[in-house]
Amino acid sequence: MVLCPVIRKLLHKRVVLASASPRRQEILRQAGLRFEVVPSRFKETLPKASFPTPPAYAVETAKQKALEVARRMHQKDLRAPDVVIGADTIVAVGGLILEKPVDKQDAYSMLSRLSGKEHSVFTGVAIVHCCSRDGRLDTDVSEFYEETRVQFSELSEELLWEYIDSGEPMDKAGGYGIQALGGMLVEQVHGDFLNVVGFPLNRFCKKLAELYYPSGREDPRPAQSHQGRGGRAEDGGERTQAAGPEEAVSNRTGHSPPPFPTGLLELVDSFKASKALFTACKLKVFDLLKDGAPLKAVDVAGKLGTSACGTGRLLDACVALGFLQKTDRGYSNTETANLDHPWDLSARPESAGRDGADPPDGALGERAGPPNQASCAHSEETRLGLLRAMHSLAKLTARHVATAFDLSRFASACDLGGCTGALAHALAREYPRLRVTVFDLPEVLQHVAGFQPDGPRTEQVSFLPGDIFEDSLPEADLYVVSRILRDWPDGKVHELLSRVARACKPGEATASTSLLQNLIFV
Ligand SMILES: Cc1cn([C@H]2C[C@H](O)[C@@H](COP(=O)(O)OP(=O)(O)OP(=O)(O)O)O2)c(=O)[nH]c1=O
Repeated sequence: MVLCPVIRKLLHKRVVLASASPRRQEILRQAGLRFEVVPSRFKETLPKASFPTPPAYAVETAKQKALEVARRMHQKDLRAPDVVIGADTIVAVGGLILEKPVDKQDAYSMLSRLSGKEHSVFTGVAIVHCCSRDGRLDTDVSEFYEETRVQFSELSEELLWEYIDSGEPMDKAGGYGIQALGGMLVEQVHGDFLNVVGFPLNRFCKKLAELYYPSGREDPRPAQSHQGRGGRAEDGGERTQAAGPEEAVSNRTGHSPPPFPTGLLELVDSFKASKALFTACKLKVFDLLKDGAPLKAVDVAGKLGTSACGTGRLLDACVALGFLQKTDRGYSNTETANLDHPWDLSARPESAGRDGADPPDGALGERAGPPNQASCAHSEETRLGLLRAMHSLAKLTARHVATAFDLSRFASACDLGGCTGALAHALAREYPRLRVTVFDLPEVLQHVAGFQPDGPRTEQVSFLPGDIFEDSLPEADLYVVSRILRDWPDGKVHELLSRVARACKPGEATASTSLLQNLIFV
């Protein structure tokens, strides 16, 4: 859903975000904007002293980031996108501009400067409308900035170093991330929170409204009528050329161009994106870059024994996908890549293929077909690869699943086909009085020991071998059916759910509602 009509205005344009920042991508994606990500290669080295104010520096940097991408894309295809968005976030304290720290010592000096004081976070934004004519690129830049004031608590040395050692400060202006652990350092915020995180969404929408609705009149028509009537001539000539490049293009050609097929291209490109991710996982790129200093492509290639040119391309693809970030010092992992679990995702497709078995269809690492059949067809090594992949995926979402429902009234749960117990352990962590039984095939359970976490809650989870279609289901107040129903045809799903329904305790509610209350599907 796209709430903001101005964002809707951009849906039919080819929009590029000239930023590798995962936060910016997230904010704009959640606002419903559809865009490609092409991180800017503009070096953030403008002479700060030559700018009258810190925000002037941020705006100019944002503009140069966007223009670099527009020019590069135009040069490559002789066709620039319709709109390129660039942004730059800085922290300003006592007239000093703080960008991303270069190392831990730099993060320390930034954070100790911010301790106990108020500072300003400025994000400069440039919206560059592009038009390629006769092989020439015309650009029309609109820019603005937003200020948010942030008050920090007094930070002890111990807290400072603990925070720095978490690794969070390194890719963030001022050396902190208000949206994560860094939120603990903040006493008060005056202004737009998203501006601190990297993108002032509210001002951005206002700016778009200024550009697209200069008379102050918001477009009252629903999105359908925009598309159906084929363009902006519908605006009845009320707008002048100042109404923005969209109208200018429309007037020139007499008809609006067909909508950019973003959705279709996303589908086509998603294959390439996952292929890049798998390849990087398989080569252990993220393991190599974890917790270490940034590495240049040539050094990564040297360590992996791969070609420098191909490695450079792979690393750039990972930057565009938000898994790596690139600075002058080289490539390093983003927060997403540093999550310590997802990289076994690559295990499944390769190993299944090697066995000659059909690669499981369905999403990454999910069990394809009934587990007993699938697992019989695979060798031990392949099965272990599958388990790793399933474990990795389950861990990514387990906590979110466990907290999506209030399960505190249940004393026992049974995770049917619960595999390595990733979800079971998340449930145990969230609900200290819940005992969880993982019910899965013996050949699956014989491998699970290596996947168990250490910690006090592990005794809440137990494993019971059995076949969910053949054996009696363990008694439980709650049955969890996660990521397995899609593996079977309707008849089998019906059979399994009927078995679960028979096993469910009626409880205080009627039989039908108690089934709903006692079964979660994920
Ligand atoms: C202050 C603060 C900054 N940040 C981030 C936002 C930006 O991503 C980053 C500032 O660096 P930027 O140079 O603005 O952006 P970037 O290097 O991440 O991406 P690109 O240059 O490709 O656009 O700091 C937070 O995530 N949280 C915070 O609390």
